[in-house]
Amino acid sequence: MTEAATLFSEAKRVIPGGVNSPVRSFSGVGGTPVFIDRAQGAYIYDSEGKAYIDYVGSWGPMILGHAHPAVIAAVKAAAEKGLSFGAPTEIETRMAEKVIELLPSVELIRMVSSGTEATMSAIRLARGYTGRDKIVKFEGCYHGHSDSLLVKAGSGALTFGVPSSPGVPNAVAENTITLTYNDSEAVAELFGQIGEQIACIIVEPVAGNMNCIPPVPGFLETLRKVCDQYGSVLIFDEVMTGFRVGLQGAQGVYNIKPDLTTLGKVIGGGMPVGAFGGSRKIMEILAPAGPVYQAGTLSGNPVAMAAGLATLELVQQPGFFEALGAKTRRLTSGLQAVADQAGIGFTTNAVGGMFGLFFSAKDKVTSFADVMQCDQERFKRFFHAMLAEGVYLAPSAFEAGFVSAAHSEQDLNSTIEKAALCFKALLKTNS
Ligand SMILES: N[C@H](C=O)CCC(=O)O
Repeated sequence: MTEAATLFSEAKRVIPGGVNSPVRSFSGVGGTPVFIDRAQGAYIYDSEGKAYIDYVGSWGPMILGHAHPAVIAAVKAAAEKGLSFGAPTEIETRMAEKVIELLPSVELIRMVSSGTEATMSAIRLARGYTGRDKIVKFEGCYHGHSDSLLVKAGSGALTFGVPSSPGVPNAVAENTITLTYNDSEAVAELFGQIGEQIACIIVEPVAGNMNCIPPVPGFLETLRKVCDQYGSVLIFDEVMTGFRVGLQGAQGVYNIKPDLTTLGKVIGGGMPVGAFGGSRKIMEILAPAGPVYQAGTLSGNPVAMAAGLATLELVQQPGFFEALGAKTRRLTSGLQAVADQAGIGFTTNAVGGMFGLFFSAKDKVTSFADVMQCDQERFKRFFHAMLAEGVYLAPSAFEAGFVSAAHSEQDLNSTIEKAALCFKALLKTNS
């Protein structure tokens, strides 16, 4: 038995499925998950000391790479002053000021402890603000695991074949209307029928939980237009894309201003953090200023704020996102070239520091249906071949990949060389 197999069987005795979040279990690709001992820069190291070039980055937060010295120093300094007070601290205000400085759509912001809390709170706020119950989301998008949002969801829910989870009451699910991502006509048609009943649209402006699907031209514009027309709230779930695809997130890249934005991942620098913010007139109805209740014992935790603030100060340095985007494109174009040489049907998407890999006969993958038509078996074999070569990709064909500032030219080239070997091996095994 390998050390990972031993650790996994021990974990399964005391943790459901052996993991604290389903996508970590490798059930989407088969086999035993890698157990991580430590990480540094672009590399993670498993329990047996094997190094992997990491393109998961803790599912997005590690944009600077692992254990960045400035982030670790900020965490140490904050921890020495105490771990949590349940009372206001100055650093919460500094964090709020930083996000407001960088995201023009955000006038007020509240910190929470996870992306799930952020989206669930934003939905409640939109419902409280509009006095309406119905919400619109898109199939394959994932906004955390709260009841209203676990309907035709992406990420682990899709990987495990339970996009609409048991345990979500019908009475809750029936207020969630699910449309097709990138289908502007369906959005306009629905709003034409019942627009005045819809509290909000929540969308990943670049979908990152059904692999990585950028919005087609006109899609986000349509969402903005119908929300304006029918008095609904437009929520951009930028938990993944915020400070990841650009300094102003996807809203900056596509130049669309949402009413509310949810954040997480990068703004915590690797610590458990979420946030939701937006226009003053909506945010002001939150308790204690207004009637919509929302709270959290560890919200705005000082150690997490320190990690997040240190991270944001580094990503706002001039040229950061240009360099990150160039690295991501170097990776995807390199992978495409070696796949083409091997004669493998393969295509990629990339936005900022986020990317998607698809074993597809199509040149472009732009929809949930396209993703579902990809060759999942081939992905699984590629995943395991790359893992054996020392490259850690997301263990699911329905998750985006992430490049960090710590990935060097050599890391990217080495990944492409290893992929060339793995693509050839795929053909040899004739799958
Ligand atoms: N796609 C998910 C979040 O972004 C993956 C992380 C998880 O569910 O554990």
